[in-house]
Amino acid sequence: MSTLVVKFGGSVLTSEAALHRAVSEVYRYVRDAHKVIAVISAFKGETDQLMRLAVGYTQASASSATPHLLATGEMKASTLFAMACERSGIVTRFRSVAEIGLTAEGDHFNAQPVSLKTEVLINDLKASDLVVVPGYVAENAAGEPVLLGRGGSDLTAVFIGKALRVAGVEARVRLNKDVDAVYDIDPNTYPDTAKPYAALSWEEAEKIAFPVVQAKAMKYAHEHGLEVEVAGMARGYETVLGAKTAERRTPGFARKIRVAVMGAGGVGSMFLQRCLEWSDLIEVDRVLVRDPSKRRDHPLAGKFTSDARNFARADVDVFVDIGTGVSPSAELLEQFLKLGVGVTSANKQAVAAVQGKLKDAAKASGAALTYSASVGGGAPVIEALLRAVKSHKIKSIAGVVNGTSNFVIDQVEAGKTFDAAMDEARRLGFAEPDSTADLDGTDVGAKLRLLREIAFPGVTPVHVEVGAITAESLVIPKGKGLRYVARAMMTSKGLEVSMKLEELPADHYLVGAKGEQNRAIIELENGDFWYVTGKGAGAWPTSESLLADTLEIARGLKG
Ligand SMILES: NC(=O)C1=CN([C@@H]2O[C@H](COP(=O)(O)OP(=O)(O)OC[C@H]3O[C@@H](n4cnc5c(N)ncnc54)[C@H](O)[C@@H]3O)[C@@H](O)[C@H]2O)C=CC1
Ligand SMILES: N[C@@H](CC=O)C(=O)O
Repeated sequence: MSTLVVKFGGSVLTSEAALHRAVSEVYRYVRDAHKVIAVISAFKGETDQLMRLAVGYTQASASSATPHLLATGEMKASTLFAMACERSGIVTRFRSVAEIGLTAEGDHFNAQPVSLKTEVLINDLKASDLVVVPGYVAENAAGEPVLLGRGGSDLTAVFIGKALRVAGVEARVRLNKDVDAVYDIDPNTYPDTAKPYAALSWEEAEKIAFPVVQAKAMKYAHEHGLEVEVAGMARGYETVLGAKTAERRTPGFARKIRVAVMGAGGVGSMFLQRCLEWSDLIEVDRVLVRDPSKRRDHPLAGKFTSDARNFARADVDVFVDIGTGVSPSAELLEQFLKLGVGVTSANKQAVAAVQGKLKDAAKASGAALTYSASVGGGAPVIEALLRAVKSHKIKSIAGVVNGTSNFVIDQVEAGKTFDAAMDEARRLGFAEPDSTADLDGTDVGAKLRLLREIAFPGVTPVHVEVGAITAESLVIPKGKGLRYVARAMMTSKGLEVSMKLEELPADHYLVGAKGEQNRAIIELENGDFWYVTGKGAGAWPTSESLLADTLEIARGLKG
């Protein structure tokens, strides 16, 4: 599995909203099956502010406390970043520099990294998809914090990347910047004339890229023959600093994408908020709601409409369906696809009801049909399955794919009443508008139809078993785990499908899905198993998934 060491520095961490954007960037790598180490620098301006504060106290004389104070900028941003990633459902491990044994020698303010316990990171990535570490800071032999020079988070990332490669890990280093590439001249000052590079040799980079990448980091990469990517957020291209000599490329993804959104409920409101955070790349053109008069104080109030009949028009790039029930979502999805507009949907009932028609419409127009959030919320179940069917035959798929019921099972096990647990799931925004759908197989049934159609296209099941969850059924056997499991398995009789409560060994992978988490096991005919995990319900993970689909359609990666 490929590992990405991704660095986010102050140039992109300009605010808490920008921190969420960095989460989305990591989310897209994780759903593409990369393991990620995120190196996080302080929020923009924070290190300067801390320095000014220190100078005010020390009157410019040296203090052994100053590196400790400066290190708090990275500690704050990196810990918050780890929490934000967990909130979006990414299985995350935070590590301090002491825990990863990142040591450095030399000046307390301009030290050179010398060693790292790569085994800690490698082990963490077996259990987690993401490890978050603070950049810029290391420890010296005496255990004191030392700093790697201004812009030193670049060096942290490059050093970790090189150490992982030495340990045999296939690692890439990607430095995320507020520019989308290295240009011949500053694109912020000369937007019309600056030309981006696709590649630069290390020697050229040391002359051209130094305002973007820390000089020490570039020198270190050059000395150790390590390629470094410089990229902007959400972009599908980069400048590679490495062995290749200067190579220009045409800029891409310059135009803002326009989206039409249906639904501004729990998930829809969060998605709209996320679009506002991405306002440099995404413009919300219109939002279909039941009653626009209820939304007068929303920042996008002028864009709300209840006119479903004139909603499908070809003047947008993506239609984002976050509505409920089959109609009018199903009709709108088909209309937009026929018009050549890419779509993404969280509405599993609508997509499952008309998936054949939607596929035909997408095929005819060439527009992208995506619905990652419809199954697993933020857990990339659909992505994994689509990857699997590209090169394998599927034997079975089994999963916990309803967050509400899984949350309720765990709450009941912890001593809550069934009704109190359901109320809590509704309050947290996990449940369907009619929450019986989360308990009687309606929600899971639609999700399983979508998964089946990818794993076993066109195959009609020979047997379908549907069980419901009731207060009485939640008797959790001692030493075992209880999970509502969706299964589709190709047997000698044909395709057998079930969705019901199952008693499983306590250490079973599906029992490890906690609370609103979703998990899936994809069994290949060659005997291999693929595992997927993430948060199956909630506005944060679900809107993360919708955003990832939207940006992928915009990048032309789907369609
Ligand atoms: N809540 C979650 O964690 C997840 C939800 N989903 C799916 O996302 C969709 C939205 O879920 P929530 O935001 O939780 O539900 P919600 O009930 O909070 O929001 C649904 C919104 O759609 C609007 N809507 C429904 N029919 C409409 C129509 N004809 N015209 C205009 N607006 C209409 C409703 O007024 C409401 O604002 C559902 O299909 C759900 O199954 C998918 C994954 C996770
Ligand atoms: N109600 C659903 C929401 C996601 O699809 C669930 O709880 O899983």
